[in-house]
Amino acid sequence: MASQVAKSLVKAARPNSTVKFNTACRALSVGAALQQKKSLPDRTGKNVVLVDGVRTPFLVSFTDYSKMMPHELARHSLLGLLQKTGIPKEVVDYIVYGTVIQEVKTSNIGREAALAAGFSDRTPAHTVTMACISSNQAITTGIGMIAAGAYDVIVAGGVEFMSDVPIRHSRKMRSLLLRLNRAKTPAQRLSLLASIRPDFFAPELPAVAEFSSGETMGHSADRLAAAFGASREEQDQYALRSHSLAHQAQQNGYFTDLIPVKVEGKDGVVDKDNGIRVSTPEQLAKLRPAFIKPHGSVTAANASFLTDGASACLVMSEAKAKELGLKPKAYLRDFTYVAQDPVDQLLLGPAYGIPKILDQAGLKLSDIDTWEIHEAFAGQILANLKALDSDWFAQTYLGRQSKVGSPDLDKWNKWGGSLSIGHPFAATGVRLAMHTAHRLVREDGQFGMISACAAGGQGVAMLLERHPDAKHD
Ligand SMILES: CC(=O)SCCNC(=O)CCNC(=O)[C@H](O)C(C)(C)COP(=O)(O)OP(=O)(O)OC[C@H]1O[C@@H](n2cnc3c(N)ncnc32)[C@H](O)[C@@H]1OP(=O)(O)O
Repeated sequence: MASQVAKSLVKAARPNSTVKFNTACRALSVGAALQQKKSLPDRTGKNVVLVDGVRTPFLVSFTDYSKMMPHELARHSLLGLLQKTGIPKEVVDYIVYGTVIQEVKTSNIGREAALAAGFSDRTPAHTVTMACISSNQAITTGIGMIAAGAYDVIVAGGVEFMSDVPIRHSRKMRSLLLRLNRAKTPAQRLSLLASIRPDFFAPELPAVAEFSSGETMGHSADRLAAAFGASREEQDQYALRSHSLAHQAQQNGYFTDLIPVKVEGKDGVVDKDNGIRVSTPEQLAKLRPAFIKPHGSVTAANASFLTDGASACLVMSEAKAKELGLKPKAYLRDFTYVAQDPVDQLLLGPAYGIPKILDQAGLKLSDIDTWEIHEAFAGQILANLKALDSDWFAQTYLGRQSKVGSPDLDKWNKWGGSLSIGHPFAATGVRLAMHTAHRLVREDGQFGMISACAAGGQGVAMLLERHPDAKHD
């Protein structure tokens, strides 16, 4: 079955679907001001708005944040948000926060971060997890709470901290230690200790892997790229595009969602993402495959890297924003989640989510002014683009008569993406939302599309609409 699907995907990728990236690094100037389209209807009865959002700089794991704890990083994002928006803590009704790899001591990290940031102990907070779309889930949970009339003001965010992840004892050792804890006599303890064997000491190292298939994300991305005929050269070109655009955006000062972080024991503050690295095609071509050796095409440079970072945003009803004198950046108009085969289509969330949300909102590809699509791997992005541009894929998997087509790449991840900026799993969703909102202002656009794939074979698509009060930071 699996190989049948893979064969089908190869077929889907063939006809006229080679994606050209040679225009990738064109000047960022936008043409004439976009014509205003009809506004999207409010689905919630509350006109939910994204007031603003922040993120800590995204750092390559094991660099400057490595001695911190994840809730401390999350705390910075909450404090940064309060400072940027100027709202008092008491105005926040509820905090929803995402994380993927949990620090066991702070499993409800939203609550721990809120307490550490000095929020009242009367402000409830919970933690959500949905792999790489966890902070999208935090935002949409907030939208649901506002729509239900339960709360007016929500903080949504996410944190990921790959510099320190739980490493477990082996199952045998865990079982022994738990039984040791319950032993009632010295003799029972001695007998348990005597049963220890060398293999008990082998630790269970964590892997960024899919539970149902046992495959790492990188391995799966490599298979997906092969199935869709995305060549190594195309992947490297896409990665270079991502790093080049992120570098330009960084130089131009567009990352106004960044808040500085003071790290104990370090001089100065961390105020920049540190994974952006513009290389050359020749250097990229030299790298060895990182996952499927020796013939795979995913390398360290065309994969997103392990990242530490946190983000937070302020979501509320438009009426509440007006009451508080805030100028929102965007309306959170629509969203959808999708789920598909976690083995052969693990990272195809956007190929499912984008057509679905366009149909749901009655929009066409050409209505979208900014695309912010999570880049897990260059090969995964190319596979999604090829799937979107395939009639066969649309008919076989989406139940549509025809493809939605190929998005305008001049509007696609123009400030780089997760490949270059970094991907702290649960913090990325808010980064996508803020880059969308900020790009809509800078590029004079109206509708922004966000989409991301996630472990578990799931995905999200969200539509933002620029708010009339939105201004440059
Ligand atoms: C839904 C989802 O989002 S799924 C995605 C989830 N995320 C993941 O699965 C994370 C995937 N990434 C990873 O696991 C890791 O980053 C890996 C395995 C790909 C690479 O890890 P490492 O081997 O530790 O990477 P490292 O930084 O050492 O780079 C390896 C080499 O590539 C080189 N390199 C890395 N990036 C670049 C670049 N942009 N340009 C040129 N060279 C580069 C490094 O310099 C290094 O070279 P060296 O060996 O000569 O020193």
